[in-house]
Amino acid sequence: MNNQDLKHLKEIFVVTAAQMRDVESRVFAAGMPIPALMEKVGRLICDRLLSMTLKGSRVGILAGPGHNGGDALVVGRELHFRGYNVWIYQPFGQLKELTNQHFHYAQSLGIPCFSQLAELPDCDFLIDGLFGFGLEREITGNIAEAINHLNLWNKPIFSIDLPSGIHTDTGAVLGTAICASHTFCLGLWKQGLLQEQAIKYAGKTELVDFDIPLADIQAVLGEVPTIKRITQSLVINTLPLPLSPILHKYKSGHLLLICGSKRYAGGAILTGLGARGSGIGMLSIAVPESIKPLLVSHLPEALIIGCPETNNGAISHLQLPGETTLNSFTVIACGPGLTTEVTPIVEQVMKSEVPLILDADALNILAQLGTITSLKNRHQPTILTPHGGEFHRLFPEIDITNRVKGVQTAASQTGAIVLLKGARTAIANEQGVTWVNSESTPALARGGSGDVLTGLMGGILGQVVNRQVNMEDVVATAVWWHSQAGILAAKERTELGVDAFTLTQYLNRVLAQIQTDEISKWVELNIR
Ligand SMILES: NC(=O)C1=CN([C@@H]2O[C@H](COP(=O)(O)OP(=O)(O)OC[C@H]3O[C@@H](n4cnc5c(N)ncnc54)[C@H](O)[C@@H]3O)[C@@H](O)[C@H]2O)[C@H](O)CC1
Ligand SMILES: [K+]
Repeated sequence: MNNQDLKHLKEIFVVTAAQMRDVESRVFAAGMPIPALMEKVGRLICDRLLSMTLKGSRVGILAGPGHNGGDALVVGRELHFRGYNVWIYQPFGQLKELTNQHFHYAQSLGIPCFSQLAELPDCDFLIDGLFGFGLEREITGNIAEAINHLNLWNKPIFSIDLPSGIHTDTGAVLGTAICASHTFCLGLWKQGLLQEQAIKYAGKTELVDFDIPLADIQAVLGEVPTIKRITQSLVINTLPLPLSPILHKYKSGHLLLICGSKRYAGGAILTGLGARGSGIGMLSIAVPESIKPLLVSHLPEALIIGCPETNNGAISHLQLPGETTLNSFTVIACGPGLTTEVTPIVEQVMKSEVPLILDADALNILAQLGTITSLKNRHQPTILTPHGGEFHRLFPEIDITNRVKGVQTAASQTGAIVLLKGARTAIANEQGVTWVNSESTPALARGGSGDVLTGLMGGILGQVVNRQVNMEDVVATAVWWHSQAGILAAKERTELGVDAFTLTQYLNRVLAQIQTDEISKWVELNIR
């Protein structure tokens, strides 16, 4: 594996504090000296800082008692040698030995050190090395006060490894926490940084790779890690590209969407447009008869199936054309805009023998039915895509403070692939294998964006279902594609310019943006 591939692979792994300690112990046991590693990490951070356009030359180093503090002191020393005005705030009576050595050396160089925050001069930016993955209890007393005070300074704060105060595994705030503008996560992604509660503290996050051997990572996390961060390199082989040169439209999947009502016609259009963005070969959309003309005008390429409707304009029962049955389709996605009147339809699709995505109202109906564990009886995969509220209705007893644990529990109870939508969408399968999406945008927190995801996911699934792919990888691919479209649209149009319809127009642009070398890699891997 070349260096670039190894770097990409490392972006996928996610660790807890205990796992990071195990990985680190292996590296040290193999002979890497601890001081050498600290020096290396400190210099990598320093180089990264120097590569950024930093405003001002007055730097405050916040040094804690452990090795996170040691890292910060190395960064401070290096910035001092590069002409920055460095000041150190170090309020602890006792330091770990190595950290203590760096502290004394910094003092010997004439770098001013202060134990009281009030003495620390005004700085242009701060380096936070108070606590890393060794934080084990709530921060209290003068340290908590100092953190609260520093947060009010409104200066850029660069946190080393984690924002001090954030729990490495759960992302919870232990007492109080630094509000970083940027976090340099060291070596491997810490689970806490991928939890929603940490987002507003971590700022922009990036991984600083310090060359941990892959064998040590895999010895602790396994060859295929249980928790994976969704990255482009993880999903690239699941995208429906390249198309086979001898493709026939019926070989490219036939997706059935069951969605919409007179009241929520827009949901059906957006789901259809999401599916269109996936490039699916054949698309059928079952809607109430009265909104069929509307759907035809938006999606002329789709086969719109007008169904008998209730007095309120919801589908009363499915009326598929000719000999067609639910099992004639490659995939079914059911839910957006249906209303909660369509209980028999949800019961019917659950009995189908094809992969099934249940979203929105289909989830609410499932919650009302109280038969969620019956999903285990399905012979084909089921994917549930709730947001927080729908998740709570489906699984009232599962706590999602730790969202990773929450989806894992839900998936193991139902046998379904559960996708919990949010700023850090988490996906788990029955075996507990979990994906977290860490690149997203608040621009997607907008009505209709979920409908687009459902259509897109159905469309991808329809095309790749016959390939040797894991269903869960397909779900992760849809989430990645959807959020990348949101990011791209927000970049060009601001976060306010990403309505759900606009989002559908950016789906294809995400693919077009992927580097040419990646495309040639697909070709290599996908010629079949
Ligand atoms: N992972 C690696 O390979 C590398 C890690 N480095 C850095 O080291 C830290 C982890 O260092 P460690 O010394 O284990 O922990 P911390 O620096 O986070 O601090 C532990 C220190 O703090 C005390 N403590 C814990 N909680 C509290 C509290 N609430 N209040 C006061 N004091 C507290 C605890 O007793 C310890 O003394 C990692 O994050 C990296 O930044 C490397 O340098 C490079 C390799
Ligand atoms: K820190």
